[in-house]
This record gives sequence, C-alpha cells and structure tokens, in this order.
Amino acid sequence: MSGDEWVIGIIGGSGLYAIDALEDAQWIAVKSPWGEPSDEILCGRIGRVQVRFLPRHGRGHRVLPGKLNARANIDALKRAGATDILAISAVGSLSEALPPGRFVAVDQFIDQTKGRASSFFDTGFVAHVSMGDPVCQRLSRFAVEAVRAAGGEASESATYLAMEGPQFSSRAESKLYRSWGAEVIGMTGMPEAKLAREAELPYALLAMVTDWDSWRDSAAAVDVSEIIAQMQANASLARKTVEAFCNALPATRSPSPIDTALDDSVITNPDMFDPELVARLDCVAGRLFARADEN
Ligand SMILES: CSC[C@H]1O[C@H](OP(=O)(O)O)[C@H](O)[C@@H]1O
Ligand SMILES: Nc1ncnc2[nH]cnc12
Repeated sequence: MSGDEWVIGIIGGSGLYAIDALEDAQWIAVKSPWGEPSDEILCGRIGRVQVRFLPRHGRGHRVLPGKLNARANIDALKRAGATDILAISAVGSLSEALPPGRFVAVDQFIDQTKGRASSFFDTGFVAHVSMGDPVCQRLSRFAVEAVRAAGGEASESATYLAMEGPQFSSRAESKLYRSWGAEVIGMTGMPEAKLAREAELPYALLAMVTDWDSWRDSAAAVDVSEIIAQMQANASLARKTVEAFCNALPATRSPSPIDTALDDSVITNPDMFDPELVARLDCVAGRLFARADEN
C-alpha cells in the first residue's frame, strides 16, 4: 500500500457488528502485544477504500464497556493497516437539541471512566500527547456529510461524557453532567479516543442518539429495551453512512498533523527507554524508533 492511501478503521458500536457492503471481506485474527482485541477484524474494501472493521463489543456483544481492551483494539487496527479511525457509538442525549435518531460528530470529551488502562505509555517511555482537540476535524466533517448523503440528520458537534457503567446514570448524575455542559453520554468513547491519539491515528466519533438519558423528570428513566429499539431503527442509516463516508473520501490521503502526534510529546531520554515497553510499542510508536535507529 502506498503512503497516500486511506485505510479506514471502523469501530462498530452497539448494534453494528458487521458491514455487509464490504467487498472481498474476510475476518482476520490480529495478534496484539496489548492482549486480546474484542474480536477478529473484518478486512475488505468499499469501492477503492480499504476498510478494517472491528465490532467494539465483539460479535454477539460479549464484552462489557469497562472490560474492553481498548489498547489491544487500537493497536490491532493500526497493525491491520488502519491510517484513520471512524468510531460509531450509541449514546444517550443530555440536550434538547439532540433527539433520539439524530447522529452527531463528537468534538469534546469529559472522561469519568474509572480504572481503565488509558495509556500505551508507562515507566521507561513517558509521552504526553495533546487532547485539547481530541478528534480529527477532517474525518468528522466527512462523517457528518456522509450521514446527510445517506438521508439522515447529523449535528456537527457535541461534548461526550464517558461514564464507567455498565449501569445507566441516576437522575441526579444525568442532571449534573448536563450542568457541566455534556450533551451526549456513553460508556466507550474514553479511553478509546486518547489511545488513538497516542497511536497517531486520526479519530472521529460518530454518535447515534438512542435515548434521552434520565434527566427529564416527567419521562421514564432510560432502559436498554428503548435503546435497542432505537439502535435497530438507526442501524440501516449507520451502514449507509459508512458506505457514503468511504465513497466520498478524496482519492489520495494528504497527511494529518495527528500522524505525527508523538513528535515533541516524548519526554524520556532515549538512553532510559525500557526495551520491553519499546518492543510492545512497535506498532503504536514504531515510527519514532525507526527514526532513532537511522540516527
Ligand atoms: C446498549 S446500551 C449501552 C452501551 O451502548 C454504548 O455502546 P457503544 O458506545 O459501543 O455503541 C454505550 O457506550 C454502552 O456500552
Ligand atoms: N443513556 C445512556 N447512557 C450511557 N450509555 C448509553 N448508550 C446509549 N444510551 C446511553
């Protein structure tokens, strides 16, 4: 594959466990030094664009949000050749402006997850990437246009509150998150977005609103049957969106500043690198080590 080709990694959220439109499709097991990814990766293409699809919770929705191995998932997608990631997620709405059925490109996060492995880095390789602008605006724009081309309604920005789960929020929590400015809520966007940035993969999160969460006093609290019904209603639009997204990408991929997010982020003196950790980072940060070897 040449250096200017798109290879789109798609992380399919609740309700999206495969993509029928993929041509020459094959499920491939990808080994990662970070442990077991959620499933094999469905490799194929849509038109001229190579696609690597990973169902976030595995086929059959086996994995709890807090037990997802997001490091293995991101590493495996990069190992499978992904240059960019379009993640798709079911979310609850914390905003009157985002009713169930609406799709929205997330552009900010508030991370309230607890105890999840949220970095590839550790003692012996310390790096601090910027998360001020946590998503790739170029991919987000393509995603919004793709929803509209597929016949859906899409909003261009939302702040996503990542909660630990798996229980849904209490009414008090839901109201508190609204007061913080959060507009949608889910259980998986973090640390996924942080890890994609550490792996220098441009990442966009297209959220499908499935419910109103529990902040509306007059309405019943959220339950999973309501979410599944809305997910089923959204699923066909999500599939058409993925197709439209791939078909609308420019023929060649110009570089993104996120491709080099680790430049100027690593603070450890190379003499102090932990060789074992460096070996595990072969795919995530291999670009840096190849360069160090040349010098
Ligand atoms: C099925 S309801 C809760 C579940 O749905 C979302 O998953 P995903 O982000 O993978 O679409 C949410 O984060 C929870 O994991
Ligand atoms: N209300 C909600 N809270 C957390 N995650 C969700 N995923 C879909 N709806 C959700």
